[in-house]
Amino acid sequence: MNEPALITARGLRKSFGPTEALRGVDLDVRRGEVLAVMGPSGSGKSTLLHCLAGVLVPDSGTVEVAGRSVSGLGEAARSRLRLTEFGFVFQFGQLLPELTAADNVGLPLLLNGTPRARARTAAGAALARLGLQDAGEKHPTELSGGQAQRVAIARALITRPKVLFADEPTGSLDSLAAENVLTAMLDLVREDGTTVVLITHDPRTAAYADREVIVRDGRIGAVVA
Ligand SMILES: Nc1ncnc2c1ncn2[C@@H]1O[C@H](COP(=O)(O)OP(=O)(O)OP(=O)(O)O)[C@@H](O)[C@H]1O
Repeated sequence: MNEPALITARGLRKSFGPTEALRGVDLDVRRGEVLAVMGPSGSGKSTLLHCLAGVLVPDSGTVEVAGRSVSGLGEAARSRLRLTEFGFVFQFGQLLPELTAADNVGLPLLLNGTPRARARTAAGAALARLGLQDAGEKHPTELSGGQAQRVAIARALITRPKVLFADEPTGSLDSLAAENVLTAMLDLVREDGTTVVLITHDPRTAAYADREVIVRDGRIGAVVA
């Protein structure tokens, strides 16, 4: 018998004013799967990711993660869920410039109530897993683009989230740096068994995923196994 999906979305619809960003999306994401979400600009990829991750509430339809409703929760409970169960990586501007790399990485643990010393030790270990053991005391402006994305990945994974939501995580990097950062990220998530929803425009990035879905006009247009 098939294992139930970790993420189950049914009938998702979301409009912004007159714009129908999602027009009835059904999607299952299996536990431990790396799913690439592709599709043209404006097709609804980020809106889908935000609905799956409890950042946005769909106008109708449901999202469940591990059998628990996400779409039915209030703002405070969704915020808590995002902090404890999910990790996020975006294309740009996600590190706090006034904090060192190590403090950026340890921040989710501090917000979870972890004591400062333990958060610092964990941040050092998380940076080391991404080959950044010497960068902990640097500030974001002192890091290359690829290093900054690795720091963001370390921060997203430090809570050992069930799901990593990544929106064009290597979209700001040149192709060599992008490939290095992507493979480093995927090595870690595969080691930890983390489920990944990865938005990308780049077919070479999508080729690293276990499966691809294509979003067109707010619907899932094609599934490539
Ligand atoms: N907060 C918002 N307010 C108004 N319109 C929005 C908002 N967010 C998204 N949209 C609109 O919804 C549609 C889908 O946007 P979305 O960002 O989900 O697409 P996308 O596929 O992720 O695009 P891109 O690849 O360019 O990031 C677009 O027409 C967009 O302009």
